[in-house]
Amino acid sequence: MYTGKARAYTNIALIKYWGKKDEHLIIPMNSSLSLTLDAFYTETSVQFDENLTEDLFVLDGQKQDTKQTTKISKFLDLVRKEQNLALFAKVDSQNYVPTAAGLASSASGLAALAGACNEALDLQLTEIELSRLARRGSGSACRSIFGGFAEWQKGDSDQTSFAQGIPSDHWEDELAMLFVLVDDGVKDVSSRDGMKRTVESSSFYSGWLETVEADLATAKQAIAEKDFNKLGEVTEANGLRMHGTTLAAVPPFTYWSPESLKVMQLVRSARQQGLPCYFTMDAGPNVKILVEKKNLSTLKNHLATHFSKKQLIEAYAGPKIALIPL
Ligand SMILES: O=C(O)C[C@@](O)(CF)CCOP(=O)(O)OP(=O)(O)O
Repeated sequence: MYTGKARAYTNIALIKYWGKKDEHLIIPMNSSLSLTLDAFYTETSVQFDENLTEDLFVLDGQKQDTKQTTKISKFLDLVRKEQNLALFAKVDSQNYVPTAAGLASSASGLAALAGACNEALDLQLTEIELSRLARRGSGSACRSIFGGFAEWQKGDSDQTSFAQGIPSDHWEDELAMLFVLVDDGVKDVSSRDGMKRTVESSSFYSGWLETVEADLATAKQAIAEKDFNKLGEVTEANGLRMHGTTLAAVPPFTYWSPESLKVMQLVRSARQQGLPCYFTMDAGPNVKILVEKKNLSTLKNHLATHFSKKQLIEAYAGPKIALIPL
């Protein structure tokens, strides 16, 4: 029996990964950049056991159905093949996210699974090799191997597509992200399905590809210069461009709800009143607001009359993946 356990934190893209060049290997169309956060993480253990007759996936204490287990089994097959291992495994993932549903990202879960397998089978992977393995589980997971700012260089093959940490002189410790949970309960298109439909059918997608690499360069320059407004402006613009592509998909779709638009408006009004803050969104209606730590309470007050305390979750820069001794 081989066992391992790891904890990985979720990350929020400031420059988005949106579209795959290769679905099977999960090679992206463009490079991306994220901030790992401390508020949400997943602890995953894996147990390769000769007594098991099939893979078992337990998430937050619930045995998962075939669909979810198959996604995990596909990932385990990668590791089994590489190690010439014929054992089934039990994967046990626990998401540590605030009560609000829909915040647990697959990024932290799959990154933690990669780390747990690395430990269980003593693969002795480097961080880059671990990032490459996590990427095969879920693209954004490759960024959660690192703490703080991470850049996923798109590459053009399994070997060359991985993330690395961005030197930032710990500037990320001066930043914060305020999650506004506008759970409208509407079942969204998953990020995987959303980007597939967009790449295949959106006439706006070429515009995305024409601008995203320049956005990435601007974001990296902003980090080097510790220029908050420059980072915030490119984060907000890049997120809007990504979401813009979905409106021209066939059939068109959007992740934005009326509540999402309300938050965007409140962020703009806060800025007009001299409070630097910028929003970004992913595959759901919740809005994430990038703000300097020193301005976080002022921002929360600005939103307090519109949203309950439960809907406002603050997060700070988070650490890299950690092994958990069993
Ligand atoms: O995180 C970002 O860069 C932007 C997004 O969150 C925007 F929604 C996409 C994340 O996609 P993911 O869940 O990693 O897809 P997978 O590779 O199909 O598993």
